[in-house]
Order: sequence, then C-alpha cells, then structure tokens
Amino acid sequence: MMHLINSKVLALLSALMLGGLFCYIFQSYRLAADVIPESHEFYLLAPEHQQYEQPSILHGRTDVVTVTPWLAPVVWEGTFNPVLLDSIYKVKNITVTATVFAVGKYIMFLKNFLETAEQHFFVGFKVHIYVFTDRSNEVPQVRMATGRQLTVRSVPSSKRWQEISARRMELIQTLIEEQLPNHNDYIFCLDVDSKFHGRWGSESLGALVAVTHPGYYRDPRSRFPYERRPASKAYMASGEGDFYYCGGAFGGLLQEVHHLAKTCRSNFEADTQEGIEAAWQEESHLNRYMWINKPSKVLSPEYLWQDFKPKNPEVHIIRFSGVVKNYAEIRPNT
Ligand SMILES: CC(=O)N[C@H]1[C@@H](OP(=O)(O)OP(=O)(O)OC[C@H]2O[C@@H](n3ccc(=O)[nH]c3=O)[C@H](O)[C@@H]2O)O[C@H](CO)[C@H](O)[C@@H]1O
Ligand SMILES: [Mn+2]
Repeated sequence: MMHLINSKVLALLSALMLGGLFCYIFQSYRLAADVIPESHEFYLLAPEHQQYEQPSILHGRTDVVTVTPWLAPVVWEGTFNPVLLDSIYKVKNITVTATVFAVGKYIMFLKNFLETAEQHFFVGFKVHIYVFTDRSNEVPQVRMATGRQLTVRSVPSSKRWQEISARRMELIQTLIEEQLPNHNDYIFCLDVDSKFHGRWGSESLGALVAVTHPGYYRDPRSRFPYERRPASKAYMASGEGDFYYCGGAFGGLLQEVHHLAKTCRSNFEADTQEGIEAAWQEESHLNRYMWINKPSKVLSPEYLWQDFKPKNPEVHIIRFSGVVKNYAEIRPNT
C-alpha cells in the first residue's frame, strides 16, 4: 500500500515538475520572442530556416474573434509569430512611414512619442517619421537607430483643435503625393498624445489598416458615435457600420492611405461648404470610409488603448496608448 502511495506521490511530483519545466521553457520562449526583434542576427534567418511552433487551424485564441466577416485578420496578441512575420517582411526591404502632428501645445507629447517609437515601433526596419508642427524649433532631439530618420514639416497653427485634427487628412494626402512616390511602401498616421508600450511591428501591415476604438469595441453599433445627420458626408444610418475605428491610428499601403486621405479631406470640405462639421471631424469621415472600403486588416484595441482605462482581460498587451491629458490646458479652444 505504502509503496503504491509513494509511487503515486512520485508520479504526481514528476508531473508537477514537468509542468513547471514546461511553463518555464514556454515563458522563456515568449520572453525570447519579445526580445528577438531587437537583434538583427535573427532577421537574417529566412522563414524556411527557422524553427517555430507548428501552426494549427484547430487551436488558438478562443476568447476573441480573429477574423472579420469579410475575412480580414483581427490582430490580437497570441495570434501571430513576431519573429516569423519580421523575417517575411524583412526580405521585402520595406520602409514604414509614420506621420505625427504636434501643433501648438501638443508639442509637449512629441518627446515621449518619439522615444517610445524607437523602442517599439518597427524595430529593425527602415522607418521614416514625419513630424508636422508649427514649432519646429521645439522638436526634441531624439537619438534614432540606423535606418530610422525624422523629417520636420512646418504647418500653420490654428485657433481650433477640430481644424488641426481634421486638416491632417489634407496634409497626409499632399505628403504622399509630393514625397512618397514609391507606392509599394506602408504608412501609419498616429496621434501624438500617445506612447508606445509594446511591440507594434510587421504584424500590423496590410493594404488598408484600421484600429478598433478601445471605448466602443464591446458596444452594439447603435451606440457608436458615428455622424448621424444625413446632411453630412460622414453619415451612417442606424444598422450600418462594422466597428467604431479610431481617428488616432490608421494606415496601410501608400496608395490606399492616399485614397483614404483624399476622400476624407474632400468629404470634410464638402461638409464645411454646407456649414456642417461631423461629430468627430475626420474620425467620422474615416469611419464612413472604412464602412464602404473594408479594411484588409483590423488591429485590436491593443494598438490604441487609453491610459485612463483599466485593461480588459482579452487585452494581453497594450502596444500604444493615449496619455491622460488636460484638454482645457492644451487645446487652443474648447
Ligand atoms: C485616440 C483617437 O482615436 N483620437 C481621436 C479623437 O480624439 P482625441 O481627443 O484623441 O484628439 P486629440 O486632441 O488628440 O487631437 C488629435 C491629434 O491632432 C493633433 N493636434 C490636435 C490639437 C492641437 O491643438 N494640436 C495638435 O497637434 C495631435 O496630433 C493630436 O494627437 O477624435 C479626434 C477627432 O477630431 C481625432 O480623430 C483623434 O485622432
Ligand atoms: Mn489624441
């Protein structure tokens, strides 16, 4: 009897030890996967020379939806292998452009934005950040890694934050027309009042990419703050709409984003002619655009969280998040 108990205890102990060992190895693998993108050596391994976990079409995350009804992936942590993805895009020798606007007092957010982008945004890739500002002399000096560069473009200041935010579409349109003739590359347009906290990399690349808004992804579409007046070109009727997307982060191929920016700009200006401004300026127009032109990749709210919002259980990592700000203090108007 004693012998039997002992062997049972022994079996249990071994199982526990093996379990512990497995967790340890798995954890180290995850940690390694997190740090590997920093190391350039690993980029040199072509996908066919890598050893990685066998993909499965049976097992994966079950707590979230990872594909839209029009079959665009929804990017959540745990649905992709960052090292594998980086190696696939690395050989394509792409450049990722990012636009960020820092007009008026919003210049105060730029340092943190740029410093954290160095740590997390497309590390190991060619990155070109365009800063649009009316305070060129206040742009902070941030050391950038080889292959990464920053260009400052002057823009006029404005007395209305709504105009600053909405005019971004026009400036993105002209930037692509004038400066970025290679239409095979990618661009992301990001809010400056935010910081990177985790990897934002090649998993986010797609022809047209939108981010689901952290404040509305659990809500029925009737609650989305779409523009509801039929007079506006951003109008969304009840029963329409897929997700509520953020104005603070979107991207894709240059030609796709060019078409988006051009359309949103012209619809915004047509509204102005009619004396109407959409509920959330260019964000409303962006939402209408994404309803008609479905994004080919949807990024989960990991890609634009808000610092004041506690993390929900399905959010395993926050990659980019809006900082808490005092609107009255930093905006030129209310
Ligand atoms: C996280 C997110 O999805 N944010 C969107 C949201 O509000 P937000 O409250 O995030 O808007 P916001 O005040 O951050 O303005 C948007 C962006 O415009 C720029 N800016 C604004 C004011 C100013 O005085 N100077 C300046 O540079 C700056 O880059 C800022 O990040 O709704 C806005 C609608 O208009 C935009 O669509 C924002 O992208
Ligand atoms: Mn913002």
